[in-house]
Amino acid sequence: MDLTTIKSMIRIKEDFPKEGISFKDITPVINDAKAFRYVIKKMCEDFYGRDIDLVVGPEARGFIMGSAMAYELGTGFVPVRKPGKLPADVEKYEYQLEYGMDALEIHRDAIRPGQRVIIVDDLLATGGTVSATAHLVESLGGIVEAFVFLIELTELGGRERLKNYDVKSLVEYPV
Ligand SMILES: O=P(O)(O)OC[C@H]1O[C@H](OP(=O)(O)OP(=O)(O)O)[C@H](O)[C@@H]1O
Ligand SMILES: Nc1ncnc2[nH]cnc12
Repeated sequence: MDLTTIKSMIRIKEDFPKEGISFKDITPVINDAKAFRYVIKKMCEDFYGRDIDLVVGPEARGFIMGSAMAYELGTGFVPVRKPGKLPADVEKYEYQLEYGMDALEIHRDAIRPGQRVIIVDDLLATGGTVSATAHLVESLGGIVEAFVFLIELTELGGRERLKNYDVKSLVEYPV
């Protein structure tokens, strides 16, 4: 297995979910046992033996990549969810979209001050989702060690938005 093969397995669907979006579908990658295992190990590569306490992943595809990475690294996993989905006491962060507002929540007891976390998602586009996730982690006193993605869309400004952090991705597309 190699990253060229992984890239060839990512399904591109033009104009989904709306006109002008070139959607990168990871389901063929996670459907294939060897490919799934390969990308998870590759995403974990820099973190074996490091002092990482938790992997944090935003809904929904961050759950898939993030929980597999947490299992591989032997850490806990923390879900970050759309409002109203988490049952206990939550911290909420509201953020601006191109059009309107969105919000994400995390359980207040999910991270203790000083814990080291990595934030994981399938794809980095504008960086809005993972910036909001980092705000939540830091508001609980967590330390963001790195952001890790399978896919990075390089022309949408995500890496620039995360410029004060360590950012790792496996395969790139312009948009
Ligand atoms: O960098 P950004 O501009 O924030 O975009 C990236 C986010 O968009 C997608 O999720 P989506 O919002 O489609 O939600 P889903 O995973 O629940 O389908 C993707 O899985 C990332 O979480
Ligand atoms: N082009 C894209 N493909 C898949 N998920 C996305 N999230 C944001 N932009 C995306």
